[in-house]
Amino acid sequence: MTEVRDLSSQKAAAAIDSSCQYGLFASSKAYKKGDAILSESPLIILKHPSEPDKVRSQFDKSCFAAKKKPSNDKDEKDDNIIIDLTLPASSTKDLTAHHIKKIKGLALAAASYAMHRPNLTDETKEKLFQLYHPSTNNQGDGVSDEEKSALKLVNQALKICQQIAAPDTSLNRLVQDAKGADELINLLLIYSCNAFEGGRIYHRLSRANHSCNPNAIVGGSSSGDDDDVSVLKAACDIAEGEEITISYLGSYLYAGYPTRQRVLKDSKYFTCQCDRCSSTVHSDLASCLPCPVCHPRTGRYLDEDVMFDEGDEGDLTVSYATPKNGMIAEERSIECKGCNKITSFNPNEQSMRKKKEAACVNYMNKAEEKVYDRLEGNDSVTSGSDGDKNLDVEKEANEQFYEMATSICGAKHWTTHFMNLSLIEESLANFQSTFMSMGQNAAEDAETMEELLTGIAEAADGIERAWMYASGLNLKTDPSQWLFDYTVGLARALVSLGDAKSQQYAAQWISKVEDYAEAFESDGMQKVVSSLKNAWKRHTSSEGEESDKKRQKVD
Ligand SMILES: C[S@@+](CC[C@H](N)C(=O)[O-])C[C@H]1O[C@@H](n2cnc3c(N)ncnc32)[C@H](O)[C@@H]1O
Repeated sequence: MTEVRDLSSQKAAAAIDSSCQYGLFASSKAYKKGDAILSESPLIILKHPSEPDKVRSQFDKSCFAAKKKPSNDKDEKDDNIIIDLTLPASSTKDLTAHHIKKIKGLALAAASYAMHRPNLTDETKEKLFQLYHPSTNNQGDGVSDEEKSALKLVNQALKICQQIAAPDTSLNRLVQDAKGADELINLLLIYSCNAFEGGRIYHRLSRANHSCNPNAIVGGSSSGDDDDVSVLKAACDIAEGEEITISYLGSYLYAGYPTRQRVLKDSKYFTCQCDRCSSTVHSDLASCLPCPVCHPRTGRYLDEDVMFDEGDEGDLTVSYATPKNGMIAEERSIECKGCNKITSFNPNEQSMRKKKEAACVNYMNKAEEKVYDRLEGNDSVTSGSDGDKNLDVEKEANEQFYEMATSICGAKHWTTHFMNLSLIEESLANFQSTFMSMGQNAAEDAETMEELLTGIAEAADGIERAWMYASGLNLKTDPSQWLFDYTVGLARALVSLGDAKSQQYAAQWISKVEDYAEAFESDGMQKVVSSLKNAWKRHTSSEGEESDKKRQKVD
């Protein structure tokens, strides 16, 4: 899967033999954490023309013809075209909702390509079609099941495009022609395996392999002036000749093995073979759970102390068990260093104790799947028609999933931290509007302020735990990559409380992400970080007194 290529040589990077599966960059020199390795603009952006009016109308006309539904909705331009796109019922009757969503995404990428195609230079096209993609003509033994499913989806998308492309549009001309259809199939496979966020495909960045312990990060340009320039930066010191890898997982980089594999199979059509996944020597630290053998659980549930405490401090001694890497969820055995026992899920276990242990492993696996489905919106939580009610239903569901994760998997398992962070995100998002709405009624304000302060304290506690969890995974990337937004959000809330003590506390939080911001965030974000850090220094006596008074009402 890897090929060592000299990044400093344009010639080497361009001289690519399209018959082999290229690996990725290996550095031709050593890099220090934060060094820029490569900056690149995309070859093409297969946009989903959701927002910008102009692109969207161009897109409608050039591909599906403008068949706008009559609407009085002034926000219609913000509708997502993926949702609007109607596929013929006959072609989707055997497909799941998930596959329909994927096929719509492919149909839109096809339409976007058809629209851009006349303006692409031969050189751009050549570079684009050199990128790795599963072969279309050899679907035999050498091809993985994931790649076969990618090809199947792409073929389904092509057939659907042939049915829905409006006459005399660029998409229709492309799909009705045999050569054009072949070109599109290859393009969609390339898109499936190589596109970054927003449908951006790069000549060189798209060749970076994935690792669940990557040594590089792709971000925007530091000035933030050019949205389309992406920069590959060293996430840690990288030795000369080392392969440069990135993560395709987003925040799921911090999830356990089965979930990471599921995301990669589903979104990028491969089984990950990185060191973190294939090593059976190391344990899956993202899935530590109190040992089902030596922890006195009641059935599948944990007692409260273990649910919410780390277990390393004070009187509470809990042995944690960790699953081995490189096993699918149902086959994972978990090992406890405390009692030296190995537990696995075996539905045929006879003894009561073994049955109980097996149930724990089984419940942990199920909890992982359920949390992933909740986070991805694939679960059965239904929303009513009333907007506020929907939010309440969502919030309640998130709270229930958080309870489930803490009580089944415990304080050191990824599911607990992910669910807690989604509750924290919601509470920080509501903070500003609630805070601003105060000032009408003193008694109500006091109550609201108390709730806000409790919310902030809970958020600080949850984010602190997530930091401990992420640091404990010992990945090469800084945990700030995952926790930056939460940490900045918390600091913002603390600063808006206005009193010097809260602002000083905000500065302590910000110091956790300061180095990361300097190395990886845009100039604009660095300014935000430094102003949050220095807010308490600017705290003038008059502003301070006022806010201190506001707080004193509840203290
Ligand atoms: C964007 S391309 C990366 C470059 C590609 N390896 C090449 O040869 O040009 C993504 C494809 O690389 C392969 N790949 C990347 N990371 C991998 C990993 N950790 N384990 C297995 N295959 C991987 C998969 O075939 C995946 O579909």
